[in-house]
Amino acid sequence: MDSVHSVQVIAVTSGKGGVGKSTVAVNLSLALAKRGRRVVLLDGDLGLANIGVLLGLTPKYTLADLIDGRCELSDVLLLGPGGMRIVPASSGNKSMANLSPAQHAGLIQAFSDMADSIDVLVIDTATGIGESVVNFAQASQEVLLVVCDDPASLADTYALIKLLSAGHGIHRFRVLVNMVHNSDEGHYLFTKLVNLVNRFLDVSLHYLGAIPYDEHVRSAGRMQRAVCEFFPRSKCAYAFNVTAQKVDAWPLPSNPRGHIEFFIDQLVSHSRR
Ligand SMILES: Nc1ncnc2c1ncn2[C@@H]1O[C@H](COP(=O)(O)OP(=O)(O)OP(=O)(O)O)[C@@H](O)[C@H]1O
Repeated sequence: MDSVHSVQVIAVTSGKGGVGKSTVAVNLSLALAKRGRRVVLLDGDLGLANIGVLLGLTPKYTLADLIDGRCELSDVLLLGPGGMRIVPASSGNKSMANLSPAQHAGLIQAFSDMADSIDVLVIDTATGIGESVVNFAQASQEVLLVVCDDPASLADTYALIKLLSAGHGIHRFRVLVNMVHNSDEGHYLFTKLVNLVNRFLDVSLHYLGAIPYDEHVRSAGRMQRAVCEFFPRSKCAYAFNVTAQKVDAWPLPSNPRGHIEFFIDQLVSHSRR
């Protein structure tokens, strides 16, 4: 473990599909990049190649090619808007469970070599309570839950929190409410979630904020662009900038948990269990 540079690792996840998890991962990354952070966005949505589609990028290589030694990390990285870099992981981290010691070491070394050029690693995980979501959440410093005003979203978020806390020792979560129609809705929904969770689970939830429902997100999506890039003056882009400002103020871990090698190491070992 060579690097001493701390990297903020944020797993963006959600209990239910369609709540805007990938939209949040992409636009939060872009808003952080615009603030001068060196951001890498890892597409952890197994098999879907979500980020590439959202941003109209066609990856030549994925993380699987790196693991199998077919390319270098620099070949895998795609340059996205605002200078952020993207790691497409379309064939999934399933193969991480079966890495040989040499592949394991090679992966850590590959990320370690570029650790000094990353400030924030954002992971767009899969949706729900799958194994890969648990692995990414366990290896990250921050778990950001995206929820929206839909009973199924709240119920599935509760199930995810229960799984991650009771089964995997994660007790702190950040919550971002997406697609709100007024400024009170975010707080209202967050309070609802807190009331639900506090009755049965020993966790702390922290309100990060709310992103308004905004047709610009869909218009940008149809053009395979991020709303913060294509409509930088939209209310949604404004909300992402405010959110990024708050994320920027989160404390950086100074212990080994803050090192990128630690993240990869944790990811690989959790995947093996
Ligand atoms: N704030 C918003 N306002 C309006 N539309 C939004 C907003 N956020 C996301 N959307 C739209 O909702 C849809 C689902 O978004 P997205 O693909 O980001 O969700 P997801 O949770 O990642 O879904 P999945 O789990 O299926 O990958 C997309 O059409 C997207 O454009």
